[in-house]
Amino acid sequence: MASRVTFIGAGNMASAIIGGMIDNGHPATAITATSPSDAFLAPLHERFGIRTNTDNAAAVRDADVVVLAVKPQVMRDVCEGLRDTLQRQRPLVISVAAGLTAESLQAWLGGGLPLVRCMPNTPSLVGAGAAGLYATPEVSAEQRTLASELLEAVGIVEWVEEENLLDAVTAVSGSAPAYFFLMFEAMEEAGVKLGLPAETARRLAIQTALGAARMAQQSDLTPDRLKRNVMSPGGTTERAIEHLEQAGLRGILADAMEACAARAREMAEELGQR
Ligand SMILES: NC(=O)C1=CN([C@@H]2O[C@H](COP(=O)(O)OP(=O)(O)OC[C@H]3O[C@@H](n4cnc5c(N)ncnc54)[C@H](O)[C@@H]3O)[C@@H](O)[C@H]2O)C=CC1
Ligand SMILES: O=C(O)[C@@H]1CCC=N1
Repeated sequence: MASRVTFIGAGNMASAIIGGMIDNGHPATAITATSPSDAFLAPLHERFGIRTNTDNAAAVRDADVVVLAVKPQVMRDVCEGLRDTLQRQRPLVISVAAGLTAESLQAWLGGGLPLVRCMPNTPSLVGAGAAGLYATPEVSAEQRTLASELLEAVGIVEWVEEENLLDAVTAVSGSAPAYFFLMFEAMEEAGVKLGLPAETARRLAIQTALGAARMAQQSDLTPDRLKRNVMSPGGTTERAIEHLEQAGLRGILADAMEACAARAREMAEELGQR
């Protein structure tokens, strides 16, 4: 029987994972999502046919897995509201919140629960997610497998054995879809400046990113080799790449990713156990 999964929070990240799970064959009746307002829940029920509930504690009562998918700022209240039910029920708890440490989450939940911290990303919606997972010592081998299966239904999974590496995962994949969306915007704008209709530039840029990602995934060649295969000596690509390197693209990305990870650490301190 499919595991019963309850999502606390029905926003961008929860709906991306739910959409991916449904596409992958997880029965809609085994998925519940909660939110204080029906405004978030009605579209999810209509789109996916899942169960919905505005009462968090009632929604976790028969769950095998509870995914905490609310904003970090409201996580403490949500956990404290679920504490008694979860301590009785003892399902596998998966938090997808950026920053918040297992120590804080366990303190708010009453301690000792099997808890996985997960950093997913929104391409889970189309089955192309990338998630980093960290298990606390309370998580059994079976529950680790259950967490892997749940996230593998919507993309790839990488386990990290040190919790603080999840901040690096946030920089490399959790936040990273937004870096690529920014690239699409910028390439479309530049394509328009070069004379293309906006729609044409957008479609070409997005398809090219998809093609490059698929090639990099399927090829034995390194990204550097694949890049060089596009660069004819004295040609157009060489000129563009020289420009990107001289303008410091690598350093800009490294700084942005360091800022991303630093913000995750900062959020853990701002919002953590008090
Ligand atoms: N959006 C993204 O790309 C990613 C988000 N995350 C994490 O996912 C979590 C959720 O982020 P988003 O989905 O983007 O936020 P969102 O704002 O789209 O969704 C949050 C949801 O929580 C609900 N909510 C608020 N208070 C609640 C309560 N007391 N009980 C139940 N539900 C409540 C809201 O109604 C909403 O449905 C955050 O902790 C974030 O760090 C992690 C990876 C990627
Ligand atoms: O921006 C954020 O804080 C969340 C976490 C990773 C992606 N979105």
